[in-house]
Amino acid sequence: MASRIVVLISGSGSNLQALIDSASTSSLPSSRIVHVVSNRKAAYGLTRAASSTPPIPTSYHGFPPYKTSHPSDPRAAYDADLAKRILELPEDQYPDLIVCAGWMHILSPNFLDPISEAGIPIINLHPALPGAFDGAGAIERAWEAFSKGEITETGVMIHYVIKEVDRGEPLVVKKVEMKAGESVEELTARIHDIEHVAIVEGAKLALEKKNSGCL
Ligand SMILES: Nc1nc2c(c(=O)[nH]1)N[C@@H](CN(C=O)c1ccc(C(=O)N[C@@H](CCC(=O)O)C(=O)O)cc1)CN2
Ligand SMILES: NCC(=O)N[C@@H]1O[C@H](COP(=O)([O-])[O-])[C@@H](O)[C@H]1O
Repeated sequence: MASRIVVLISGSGSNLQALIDSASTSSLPSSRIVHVVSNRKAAYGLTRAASSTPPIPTSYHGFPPYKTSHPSDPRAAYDADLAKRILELPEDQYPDLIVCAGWMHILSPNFLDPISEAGIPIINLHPALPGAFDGAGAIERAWEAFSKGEITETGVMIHYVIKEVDRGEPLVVKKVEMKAGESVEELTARIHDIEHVAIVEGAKLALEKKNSGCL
């Protein structure tokens, strides 16, 4: 039985595409991308999923309505509903693994706890080394730090998702050399290429660990 992967996205979905292209190959054996959730309606990753063969089911789970429907704690309500949406997927879309692939939303315990209780690991792609540049804009911040002589390298990691943002146990860490005179766009392009390899390696490792009982 193929392992089922649900992918959370917010943007272009190039990392999602890497997962789609690798599923059920030797890079990511016996796996299927079974559902894609985006928090942004215009995310091109939704198009990538719908254009796949066969099409991958998608959901749009937007945050703005929660600011009015749950003004006291919109994030808690949003996250609880996101967990419910995933845990209530039909059997053939129910995840063995959740991958955050450019998912630009901090997940609260209202999401993390029910998913953990269901025994579903969550991993995240982060374009930095462990403990460096946590949060959004990591590539740009690393480029700035290099330009000030504060660092000589950056990286890409795939890590388990815990409450503390980008502080979960790393699964894959790839160092990226920084080059004098390189633009932030050039560095970003190099990092994106590395991300596309790392995210497939990370998904494969996470599934291997889960299936061997080492979640
Ligand atoms: N609880 C966790 N949630 C998330 C993690 C994590 O490790 N633990 N990883 C992030 C991914 N991420 C960096 O890798 C990241 C993404 C977004 C943000 C952020 O500040 N988001 C803002 C909204 C920004 C926007 O909408 O443009 C927010 O959520 O308020 C930080 C880190 C995924 N979530
Ligand atoms: N904190 C997480 C983070 O910053 N992720 C960034 O989002 C992009 C998503 O690209 P994609 O939508 O083309 O996969 C990734 O390239 C990654 O650098």
